[in-house]
Formats: sequence, C-alpha cells, structure tokens
Amino acid sequence: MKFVDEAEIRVEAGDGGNGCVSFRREKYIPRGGPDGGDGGDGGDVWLRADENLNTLIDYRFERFHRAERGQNGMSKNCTGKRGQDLEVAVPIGTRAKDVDTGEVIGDMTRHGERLLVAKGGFHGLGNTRFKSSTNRAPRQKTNGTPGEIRPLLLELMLLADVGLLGLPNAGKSTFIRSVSAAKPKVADYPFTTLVPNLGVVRPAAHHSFVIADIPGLIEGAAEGAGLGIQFLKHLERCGLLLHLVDLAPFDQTDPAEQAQVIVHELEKYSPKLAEKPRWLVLNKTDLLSPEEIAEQREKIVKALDWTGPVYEISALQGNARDQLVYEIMQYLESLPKETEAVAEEPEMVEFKWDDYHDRELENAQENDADDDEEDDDDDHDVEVIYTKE
Ligand SMILES: Nc1nc2c(ncn2[C@@H]2O[C@H](COP(=O)(O)OP(=O)(O)OP(=O)(O)O)[C@@H](O)[C@H]2O)c(=O)[nH]1
Ligand SMILES: [Mg+2]
Repeated sequence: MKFVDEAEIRVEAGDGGNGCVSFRREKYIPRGGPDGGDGGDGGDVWLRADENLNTLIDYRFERFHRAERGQNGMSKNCTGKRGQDLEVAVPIGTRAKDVDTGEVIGDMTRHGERLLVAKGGFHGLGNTRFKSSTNRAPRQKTNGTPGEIRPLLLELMLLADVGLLGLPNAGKSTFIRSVSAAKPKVADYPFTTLVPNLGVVRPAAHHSFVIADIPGLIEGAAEGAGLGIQFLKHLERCGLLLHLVDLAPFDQTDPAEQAQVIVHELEKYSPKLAEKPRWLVLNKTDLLSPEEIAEQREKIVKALDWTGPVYEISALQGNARDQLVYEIMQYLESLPKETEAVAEEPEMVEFKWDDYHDRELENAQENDADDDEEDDDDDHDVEVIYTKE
C-alpha cells in the first residue's frame, strides 16, 4: 500500500434547516394561530481515529466531505430532522490543521477518538416562535445558518518511541531489520528507503517499543535536497532519537563531518527536535579495527562537542546491538508516563451562532413594537392607510 502522510481535504458541515411560516387552517377554527415549526440543525463533521488505517492515501482521491443538511421546519409545528453527522476515519497519529489559519485543530492519538472539525449550521425558527401578545400572526421566520466549511490539512505523524536519524546508507534500515520484525529494503546505495517504516522491538517478555526508520538526510535537506526533511516530522513524537553514523562510508567521506551535517540539518528543521534526547550510535564496527574505532569515535565526539551517550555497534552482525536495545527499553520505561493531557472532551470548534436565535427573537420583538399595525393587519382586519406627509 502506498504510504501517504499528507492530504488536503475540505469538510463541509450541513446547513441548518429553515424555519417555516404556516398558520393553522382547520374547519371551524378561523384564524388559527401560527404553527410553522423550526428547522433541524445541520450535521457536524468529525474526524475519527481508526487503528486499522495507516495511510492517508484515500483522501488524495476523495477530497470533499459533506455532512447532511438539516430538514426545513414544517407546518403543524413539525420540527425538521437534524442532519446526519459525517465521520471521516483517519489513521492514529493524524494531525488536523486549518489550511487558512494554520491553526492545529487537534491530534488524533487514540483509537476511537473523535474530533469536531466543522460544526453544523443552527436551525432556523418557525413563525410560532415569533408569536407574542402584540403579534399573534407573525410572518417572520429565520433561515438556518450555514454549516462551517473548512479546508483541512491532514498530516500523519507516526507514533514511534524511537526515531532513527542518519545519512543515507548509515544502516538505519539494517538496524530496524535486525531488532524488529520489520523488513524494509536494505541496499548499498543511498535513498533505499523512500517512506518511513515502523518496527516493534521486544527486548523482553511484555516489554516493547516502536522504532521508526525514515529516509536518510543529506546536506541541504532543509532546502529540499535529497528527499528533503519532510519525514522529520515523524520524529516529533519520539521519546528518543538515535543518530546513526556510518564509521566506514564507502565514498571515503569523513564520518565526523558527516555527523555534523545531520546535526545542522536537524537544527535548521526544528530547534525543538534538535533538543530531544539523542544518542550517538556509531555503526559498522565490524569493518574497522578497535583502534580505528576509538580514533573515529574521538574525532566524532570532538566535532559534535558531544557529551551524551555513545554506542558502537554493528547493525549487520549484531555486535553490541542487544545491549543498546536493552538500554533503550530501560530509558523509555524511566520516562514519566505521558499524562493524558489530551483533552478527554473533543476540542470544540468555535461556534459563531450561539446567540443567533436570541438575537433574532429580540429583533423581532423590537420590530413588533415598531410595526404593530403592519403585522397585525390581516389578523384584525384593520386597514392600514399610509399617508404621505
Ligand atoms: N559491514 C556492515 N555493513 C552494514 C552495516 N549496517 C548496514 N550495512 C550496509 O550498509 C548499506 C546500507 O544499509 P541500509 O540499512 O540500507 O542504510 P539506510 O541508512 O537505511 O540507507 P537509506 O535507506 O538509503 O537512507 C547496506 O549495504 C548494508 O548491508 C554494518 O553494521 N556492517
Ligand atoms: Mg533505509
């Protein structure tokens, strides 16, 4: 299945149904009062997180998502039916942004979580509502308000505990293959990996974490070189980054310089990401002698001014790999459990129509006071004569 991690869609909530103007007309009941019902509210559009999805590809082809309109009010005080809500299923890890304002509407992090993204229009009022002591045959009604329309950017961010960073060919995919059941392609040319891969690592019974392998970065990635930095966003939710450095690059480049490139690109992309806990993992130790490894290690640590943890492994042969995996597990388990700060209640979209009905009714009453005669004319059979002054 093709992996697509961005899609722009347009969500349209249903309009509110209009109120109805109607009067009771029955035999032997002359001049029955108003009986026009209210309209129904328009349906809302929600996003719903679904663990069975893992790509946004469907939304590349299906861009318009519309909830049902509220039904209009009817005579005999019948209220129109509420429009049906629309649920748009998205993979877990999807973030919804308003394209116009850039505002993040919410993140979908748990299966079944729902997020309101477009609020349906409010119903209009039927003429019954406008009945008052001074106006017993109101002809006013209000129309339903339009449902919200929003262009949305859906961004899928993988939910991984550990993210792998490194130049192409550093051995990221080899590493994830050897520690998890994921089987991304491995080859001795750059940009073998074109889309992120996730693997579940189980260092011990009942202990596991998720690791994400993303395409390699190169110098100038922040400006779009190579595959660019579009995949770095998948690392934003990781608790730990592993920076893999190839100790024996086939093109004889200097590992220390190459390591600096990654750190620069990371800082350019996001200072926040650059500050995330990061471990340095020197890979391909099987190709060097212990002295060469020590020498390289010293150069890299100096070049990066590195004070954090350093590991030396061979992703291919497994040297020291299990120790690293075990320490990752211990580290992740020592992190404070993410408090479920994510709002239990779905985040509400600002609703512009809250006082809409009150306003309309108030206006109507004011108008009643002004043009009593006009409204009452067919009720009382009073002929109104307009005189010119
Ligand atoms: N000798 C040796 N070779 C390794 C080791 N790890 C990876 N390689 C080789 O290095 C090459 C690149 O490995 P990949 O895992 O595809 O590298 P990558 O970082 O995923 O590269 P991209 O997907 O292109 O970004 C392959 O030929 C691997 O066999 C290692 O520990 N020792
Ligand atoms: Mg790869």
